[in-house]
Amino acid sequence: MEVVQEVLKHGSANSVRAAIRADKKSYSLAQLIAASLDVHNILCSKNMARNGVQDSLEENNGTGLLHGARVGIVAKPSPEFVAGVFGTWLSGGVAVPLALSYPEAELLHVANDSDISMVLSTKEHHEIMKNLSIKCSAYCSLLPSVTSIPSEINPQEPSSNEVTSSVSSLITEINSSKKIKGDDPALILYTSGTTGKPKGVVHTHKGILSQVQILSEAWGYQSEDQFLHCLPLHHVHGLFNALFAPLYSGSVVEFIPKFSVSGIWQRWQESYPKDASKTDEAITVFTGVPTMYTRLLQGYNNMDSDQQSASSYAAKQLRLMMCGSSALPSPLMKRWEEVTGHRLLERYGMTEFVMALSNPLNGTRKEGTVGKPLPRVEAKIIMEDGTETTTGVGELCIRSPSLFKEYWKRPEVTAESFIEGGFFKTGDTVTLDEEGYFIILGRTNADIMKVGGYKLSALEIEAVLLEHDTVLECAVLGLPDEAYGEVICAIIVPKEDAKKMAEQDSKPALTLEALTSWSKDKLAPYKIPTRLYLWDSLPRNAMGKVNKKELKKLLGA
Ligand SMILES: Nc1ncnc2c1ncn2[C@@H]1O[C@H](COP(=O)(O)OP(=O)(O)OP(=O)(O)O)[C@@H](O)[C@H]1O
Repeated sequence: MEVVQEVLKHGSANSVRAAIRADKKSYSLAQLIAASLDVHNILCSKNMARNGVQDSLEENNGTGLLHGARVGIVAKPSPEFVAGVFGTWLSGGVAVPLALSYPEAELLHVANDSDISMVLSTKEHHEIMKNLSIKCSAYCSLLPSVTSIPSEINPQEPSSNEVTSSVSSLITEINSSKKIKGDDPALILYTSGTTGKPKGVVHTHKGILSQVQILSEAWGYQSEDQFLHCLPLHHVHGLFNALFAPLYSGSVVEFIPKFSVSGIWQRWQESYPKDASKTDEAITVFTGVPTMYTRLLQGYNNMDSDQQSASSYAAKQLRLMMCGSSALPSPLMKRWEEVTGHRLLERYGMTEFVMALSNPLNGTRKEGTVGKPLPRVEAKIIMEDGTETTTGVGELCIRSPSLFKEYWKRPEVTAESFIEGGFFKTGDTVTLDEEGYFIILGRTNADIMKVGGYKLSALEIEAVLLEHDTVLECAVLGLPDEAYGEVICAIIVPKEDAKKMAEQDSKPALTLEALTSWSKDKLAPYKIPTRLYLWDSLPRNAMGKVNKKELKKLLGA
């Protein structure tokens, strides 16, 4: 709620300025707020309660609030999506962003698991969502379109002052009646399911506010910033780092419909033409996952030298470039810095607490690390025997004002996920370097391999293999073995030129023998992969992550 309130404040101060850009149109904060009010009216209308099939909506009882009813939101990254979330919050509902990429079975799992009462969707998804709503006994409505900033003022439209004051009085009324409390659920996000069936992670209004404040403070988000946004909105990276926190800080968010290598380079070049001018709509911040930076570099390699120099020049002008969601390989970080001058700011986060550790905005950004705890976040490492360590290896545990409230309808799992003092067990194995920077060794149950008595980090081995000239991408995992417990298997995607050369010579791009001999002075003998697969690509989810549990099943079979 406070995020909406803050957006409202920025909106009142500067109602005509764009807050969001999408599909070559601009949307002001006032327009966003007006659309949120429309969503609120849809959700809380009596008509809606009468037509609605769910108790929670009927319990509305004329209070104008949904009392925590779950509202599924289905829209591509757009102002309509934002208005859907804000309108749900203004109505006392809990927003559940639904992934556009999910197959129906997974959508149904999320919709049923979260007991969705209502689905709000844009036109392009409405037919599918109507069918889904019937199956999960929910009501379905269209998200109202948000009007864009017109070239001329339309007298029919309510003035921005009228709209902001309507929302302002609604918020004052809600606040004074204490109908929505900070501890109330506001958002349910589903985990990607790389470690089990997707679970609903419940975030509260208070937790969301804390997180956006932490990020704005740590990374210096400001109203002059303009974010280029190309991430999905059902994960914390796209939702908090690149949308809620920027809007809270009064920044502009420009959505590009789909990640496109040429689109991104072009957008940076348009922002900063080489004649040293800068457009009003110049992008200043970019945040992405490692695979995006890999692809952007591939695109860069394919440019002619003029294009390369224009691209490098433009990228250098941005204020900040960040990376996370999975490990950023050192060669990628180094090459990106050579090309753009940006030392990527790597940070670590998770659905359950959003962001917790980060390399600094000002200060040394150390490769292979995810930095230190963000403001007001506490982190400790707990070893297998339950004791804390500052020098050894163990499970990362996090306490933060942005910690989730619970796993939806899973009280036992929630209880098991915390240790004394309210620290959340991340399931990630970590250690500290000599300066207290955290190093992520990987998911304990997917990236930590047990090979002949050694516990090995797949991420550490991947980082080394990525230095090989032939290797474009790789995933290392442990496969069951009678003698050793597990053996190290590397799946490697060779670089295009290496593949072409190998095809010409009718040879594989890389052999296990060649990899072993190359690895000898880089890895201890027990860390060298003993199985090798050459693939054309790695299967990745919407956040660019490889599901190693699935890969193990596939290769084990
Ligand atoms: N900078 C980073 N370096 C290495 N790993 C990271 C980094 N940032 C995030 N991660 C990984 O991503 C995980 C959090 O992602 P998310 O919450 O989407 O969970 P998931 O593992 O993908 O899915 P699930 O919770 O369903 O298993 C972290 O626990 C960590 O393993």
